[in-house]
Amino acid sequence: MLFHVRMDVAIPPGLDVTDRVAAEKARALELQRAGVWVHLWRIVGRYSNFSVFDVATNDELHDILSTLPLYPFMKIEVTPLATHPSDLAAQ
Ligand SMILES: O=C(O)C[C@H]1C=CC(=O)O1
Repeated sequence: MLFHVRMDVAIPPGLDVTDRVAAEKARALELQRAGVWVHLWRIVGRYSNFSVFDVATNDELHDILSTLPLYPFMKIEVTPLATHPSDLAAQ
């Protein structure tokens, strides 16, 4: 199942999150290598990203997102994706 996910990060001013950001990057790379985090794009001008996750269940996605190191500082919006009948890949 594919999910479009928007993550907006807001770090409280003055908080040192250097280690957390490094841990987040390591986890993001791990999930990409595993084929779970299939797209990761920066939203221009924001500390935000658009991502696509490929997971088996809603619960799996929730577990992944809620254990990201930066999760306590994120606002997350999830949109489930379905196949579009006019998608070339679906012909
Ligand atoms: O930078 C972000 O958008 C937040 C988060 C997502 C991947 C990562 O390395 O950090």
